[in-house]
Amino acid sequence: MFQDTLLADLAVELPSAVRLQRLVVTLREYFRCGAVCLLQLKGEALTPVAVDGLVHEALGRRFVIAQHPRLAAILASRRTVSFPPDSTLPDPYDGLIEQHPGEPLHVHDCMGISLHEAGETWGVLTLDALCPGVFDRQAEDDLQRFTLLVEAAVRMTRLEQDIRGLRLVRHDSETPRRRHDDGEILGQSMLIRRLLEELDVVADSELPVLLSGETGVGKELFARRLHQQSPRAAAPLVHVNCAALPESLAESELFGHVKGAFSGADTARPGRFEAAHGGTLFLDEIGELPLAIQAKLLRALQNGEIQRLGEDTPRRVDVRIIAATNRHLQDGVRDGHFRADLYHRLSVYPVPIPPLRKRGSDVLVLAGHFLELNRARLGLRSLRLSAQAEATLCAYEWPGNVRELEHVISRAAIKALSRGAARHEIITLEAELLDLAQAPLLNDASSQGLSQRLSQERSQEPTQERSGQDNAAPEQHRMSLQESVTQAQRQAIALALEANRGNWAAAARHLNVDPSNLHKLARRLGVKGAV
Ligand SMILES: Nc1ncnc2c1ncn2[C@@H]1O[C@H](COP(=O)(O)OP(=O)(O)OP(=O)(O)O)[C@@H](O)[C@H]1O
Repeated sequence: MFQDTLLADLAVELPSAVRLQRLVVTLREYFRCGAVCLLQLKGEALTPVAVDGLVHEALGRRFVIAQHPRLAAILASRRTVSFPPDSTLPDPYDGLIEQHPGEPLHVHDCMGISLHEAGETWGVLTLDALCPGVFDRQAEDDLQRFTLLVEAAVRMTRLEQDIRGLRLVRHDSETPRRRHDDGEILGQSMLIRRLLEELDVVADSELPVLLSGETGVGKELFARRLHQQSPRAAAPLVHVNCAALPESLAESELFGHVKGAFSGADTARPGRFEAAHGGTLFLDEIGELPLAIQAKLLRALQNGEIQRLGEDTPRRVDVRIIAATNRHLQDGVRDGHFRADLYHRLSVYPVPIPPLRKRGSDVLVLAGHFLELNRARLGLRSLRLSAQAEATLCAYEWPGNVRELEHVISRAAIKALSRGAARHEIITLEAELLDLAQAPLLNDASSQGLSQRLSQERSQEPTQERSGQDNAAPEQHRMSLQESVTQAQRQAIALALEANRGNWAAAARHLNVDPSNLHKLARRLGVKGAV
């Protein structure tokens, strides 16, 4: 039955994320265990690519092998590696099991196996059972046998990706480009997946790209990705922050100068355009560029030539431009701060980057990433979010986007330590540590409710995002502190009930509250009977 399902899946065309997700769900059913995780080796770390039975934010974690001896042991062997219930090696999923979030994985069975593809180590598959004795000799042998099918599914997804890569470079004889992973863009939402696909197509062209979006949405990260996926990847990517260029120095910074061009110009110096020759020039905060420099930039773009300050002969440069802005450049054009001709030249391919509040549960995936970074940086055993903290993160408006989330998690981790949390215990960040209670939250209509959003995304059904309504500006209103707390409480309860299939006692355990208090609170909030 199990092999039949896997073999049937191998025969049909499926998006890779769906293929691998179905694989882990099928494995979890077969082995009747608490969690299954498929992790891909990327550099020094293992990246979860499909999980079943772990909390959602686990997808954003990156497990550095040197910090996780169980994963290192699995990687080092070609056979099933089992860890007995009394193993003293720390478990990478401590506190991340969906059925018992925040609880240490004390007595449990764990096994895993390394996976190989095209003669190289591809990653690992791990299985955790919450009771000891589930993984017997037979289970170990089964896992060993099934590895061939798992590796075949992995190979299918690799082939599908390669075919996509070949389509992108079909006009020349290059082999598919190597994907770099520094500055990985995290996110599972349809909005981000579609955006990345679009970026990979436009990366291949020579078109100038204008990235726009609120502060902290990741414009620099997207610019780097565009460059890395472009035929210019081996040449430099030169970053210029236009807001930090004083008008008096902007021209020589961009175009260079000859010796003696101005007082202090003791030697000739090439500018950023020449430094980016053959590669990409990333003009960040382009809206801040002084008008006088805009005219010179326009000439450089029109003619493909620049002139060093103090030099008569122009120099040819071969540079692709990516510009970024967190303002509406058209407003600048309207009020005379930005040249219309330059705007049209830069915005040949405009790419709006969605704010974090429109990316559904990506906020949890990103939170997982920042939790793991802080866990490693602070030398902690495990760092995770309480259910209420998750709900609070999902309900918050994020005016500072991903950068703000990064800071919120780092601050909360340090606060937890300063309040006496022990490094060797599982540290659960509660909602109040996130310091968001007084900040604006999305209202119910636009945040949809966390549990509804999570289940929409999991079921792969058309979401609001896909239906295109995401472009409408979310309706927001300022909530009082009391309203914000009430909303976060409602969402936490709904989430806990969903995670525990409507079982109130289990939901109370999940939320770490007394069951009778949970009933009372739910009645007061009007949740009881409504969910
Ligand atoms: N999807 C993402 N995955 C992982 N990290 C992200 C993502 N988006 C943003 N970040 C991180 O968030 C931080 C802010 O991103 P970045 O500096 O690229 O934003 P920005 O849009 O350029 O902001 P600004 O307009 O203020 O310059 C960085 O640390 C970046 O690595």
